[in-house]
Amino acid sequence: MTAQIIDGKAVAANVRAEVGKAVAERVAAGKSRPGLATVLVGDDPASHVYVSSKRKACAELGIESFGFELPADATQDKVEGLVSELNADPRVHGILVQLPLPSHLDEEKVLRAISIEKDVDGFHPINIGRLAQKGRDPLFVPCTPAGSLVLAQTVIPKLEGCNAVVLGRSNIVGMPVALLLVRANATVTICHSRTKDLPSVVRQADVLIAAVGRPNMVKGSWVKPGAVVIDVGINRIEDPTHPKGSRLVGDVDFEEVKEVAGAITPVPGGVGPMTIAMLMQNTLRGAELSDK
Ligand SMILES: Nc1nc(=O)c2c([nH]1)NC[C@@H]1CN(c3ccc(C(=O)N[C@@H](CCC(=O)O)C(=O)O)cc3)C=[N+]21
Repeated sequence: MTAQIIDGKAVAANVRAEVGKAVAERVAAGKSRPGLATVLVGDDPASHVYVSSKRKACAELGIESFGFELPADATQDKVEGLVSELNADPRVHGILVQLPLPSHLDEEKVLRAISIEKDVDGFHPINIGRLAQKGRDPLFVPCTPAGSLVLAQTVIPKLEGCNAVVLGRSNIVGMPVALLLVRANATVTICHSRTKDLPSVVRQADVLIAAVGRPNMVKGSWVKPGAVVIDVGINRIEDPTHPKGSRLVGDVDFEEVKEVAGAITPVPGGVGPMTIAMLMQNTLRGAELSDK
């Protein structure tokens, strides 16, 4: 039996349609049009592609977008100065500083400079701190983790009591997705490069979130039959048989795992489109927060 393929594009399209409708309604009611500012430092080609697809999504939904590009050698003061201006700009309800930043910049300090009311990535230490605490709520939840949970919940609406395994402990995916799973009352195991007997730990998962950035790492023999597998990896690998000479693969060996899992997200067309949809939802939320 082969797994159900979770269609991230379709789920994302539904979220986007809802956001677009809410944007039109609020503008018709005389409220502010939501606005997203993107800040890109340096000239990483992949980052350019991501930022432009975010701005394209904004345009489709009636969200204003403001793009800022700084040179790769921009100083800490320059980046923080731009963030301060955006904090003060009433047309901007969300600020996204594309990561990773060039290594000479202090990432935590830049993220801390973003007003928490405009932190649509949810990476401000206060928003992350609240995510980690019982009885507290962040103003924004990080987009890729939130989108990963939405996709898992299309198959298992109530994650309560299930065994969730997170492969990876990054600030932008592994750790926040683990915190979200705990908040959903799952029993959560976080695995990483020092985990002993990784395959046997991964095999405990009813829900597996793979976010390590290693192409095709998770094999069919690692997966419990019927598990829900969410593949967050976006890895470009060389493939001479492909027109571009390369193609995208996830952290999961899709061909093997689809024969074992109950449901699986593809790459591309899984978590990636959801990340952008959740960013649109967060930007709408930023505008709503500014109404009060
Ligand atoms: N502050 C910040 N916030 C982010 O959310 C953020 C970031 N920095 N840095 C980089 C990562 C990466 N990321 C992706 C978003 C969409 C796709 C996406 O839509 N992928 C398509 C394929 C795109 C393609 O074909 O290249 C898919 O999976 O179907 C991928 C990756 C957001 N990130």
